[in-house]
Amino acid sequence: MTELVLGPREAGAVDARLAQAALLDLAMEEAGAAVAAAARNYPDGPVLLLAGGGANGGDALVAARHLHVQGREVTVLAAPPTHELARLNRRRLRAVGVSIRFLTPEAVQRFARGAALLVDGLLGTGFRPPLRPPLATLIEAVNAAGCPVLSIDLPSGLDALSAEAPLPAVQADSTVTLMGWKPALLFGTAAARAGRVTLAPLTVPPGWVHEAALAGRPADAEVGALLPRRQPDAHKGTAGHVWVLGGHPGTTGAPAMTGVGALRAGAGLVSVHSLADIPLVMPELMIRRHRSWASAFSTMESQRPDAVVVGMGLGPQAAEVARRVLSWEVPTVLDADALQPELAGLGHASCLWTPHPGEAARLLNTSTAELTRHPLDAARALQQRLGGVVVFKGGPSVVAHEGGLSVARGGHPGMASAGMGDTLSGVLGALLGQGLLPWAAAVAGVRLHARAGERAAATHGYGLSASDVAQELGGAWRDLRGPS
Ligand SMILES: NC(=O)C1=CN([C@@H]2O[C@H](COP(=O)(O)OP(=O)(O)OC[C@H]3O[C@@H](n4cnc5c(N)ncnc54)[C@H](OP(=O)(O)O)[C@@H]3O)[C@@H](O)[C@H]2O)[C@@H](O)CC1
Ligand SMILES: Nc1ncnc2c1ncn2[C@@H]1O[C@H](COP(=O)(O)OP(=O)(O)O)[C@@H](O)[C@H]1O
Repeated sequence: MTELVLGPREAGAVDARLAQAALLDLAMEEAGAAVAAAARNYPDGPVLLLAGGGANGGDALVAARHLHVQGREVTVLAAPPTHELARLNRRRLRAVGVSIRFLTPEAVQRFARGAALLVDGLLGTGFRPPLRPPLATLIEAVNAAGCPVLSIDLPSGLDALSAEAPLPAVQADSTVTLMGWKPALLFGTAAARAGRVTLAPLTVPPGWVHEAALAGRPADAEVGALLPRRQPDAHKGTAGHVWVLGGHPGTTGAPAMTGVGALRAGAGLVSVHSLADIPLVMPELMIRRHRSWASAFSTMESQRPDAVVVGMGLGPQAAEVARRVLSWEVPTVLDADALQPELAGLGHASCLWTPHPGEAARLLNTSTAELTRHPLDAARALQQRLGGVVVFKGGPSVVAHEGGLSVARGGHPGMASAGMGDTLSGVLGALLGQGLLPWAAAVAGVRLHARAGERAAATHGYGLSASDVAQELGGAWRDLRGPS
């Protein structure tokens, strides 16, 4: 018999593969344990676990073992394994005395009848659309099962990177997602398929988390810690003077809404500069009407605000006005009409750009449908094009800066109404004016605005207006920051 002798390079490669396999085994064990723990949130009773052939199915097999050793009745239906660790975890499951049945739609239907919970481990991030027929029938059987469904990593049938939910896809009651938030769990019709999502951070090297799943999703306590804290002897001069530049005959409400948003988010002084008659919706706003932007800028020359918000309802001169404002190099929010392609790259590090999908499509010369299908990619592309910090607005909004992405929590569909973005730009201006860095102002501002929307929706539902949201900003601040 010849003895196999490995040179140092081959031995190194074998060691690296073994280390990788051990890490993946550990990660799958953690994933299965997290799923078993989440299953305990459902009422007692038999659990039906469905395992596909890949590693997502492997997670389900591990979960079945954990539930079984904890004394829970389990039924396991599994496809033939294609992944090495799915194979290994089949053997481990059998070794603790659990039998594995063949996965068919008929078996799903039969065993779901008495189940308290169905665990969906059919397809995870390895799924590549379009769905092949045997899986489509299985997914339809899951959706007809009549018991609660918990999906592993993401509901089977969803493409992890897309906000669209093709049919059929599993409709889950809850999802335990692994390592990081996938775009499908955050946006659009896909997110609606996932139910309540919890994140199980696994012990894996950072490089294993897919780039698209790297977006942060700060909890309210983290956001609250970003909000500025005031000294007891604070006065209006220390709380930031925000200038709002906007309005045009016919679009005079927009800058007024921005001014209100800024006041309600704690700005010490708010001046609204316009060529039009801006409605005095709050007497605390200082309205400055100018004859022309040239004369406005000449009167402004001797002073500088702590932050500027430019663009709301500003009309055809918006790019020119914004260009001038950018030359001041003070913290600036560019919104609405100031979001012009010709300004891309002309900003400075303290610029915050706030496009909604329509404005983003104009900036990137693409379609809104393409951007809303992949909101993380859209936010990243906008940041690369514009520089500074970008808030790509939506339900939910994405904040992008050079170092990463953050997706806001919460908000309410009732916020899809006019003036809501104007209010947000005021909030962002106020936070910049109170000294927050643009990234922190964006992350804190979008969550503050979304939280105010949730509060306003509790009273007004889909009938809520931007003014209702502005009124709730103080309460939202308290919710995030605590009383102080
Ligand atoms: N990465 C990590 O660190 C960790 C990852 N983990 C877990 O791994 C999961 C990813 O596992 P994965 O890559 O094995 O793929 P997975 O989602 O099981 O899908 C493969 C199966 O789907 C099938 N299939 C594919 N397309 C199809 C189609 N169109 N129509 C029908 N079938 C289709 C494909 O069939 P095949 O093409 O081989 O015939 C194969 O059977 C991830 O979501 C997480 O749960 C955790 O364990 C923790 C650590
Ligand atoms: N379904 C939703 N869920 C959460 N927030 C939403 C939703 N719809 C809209 N919003 C928020 O409302 C604002 C709308 O902004 P925008 O479209 O610019 O409004 P406008 O131009 O009327 O001022 C954004 O901040 C967005 O995040």
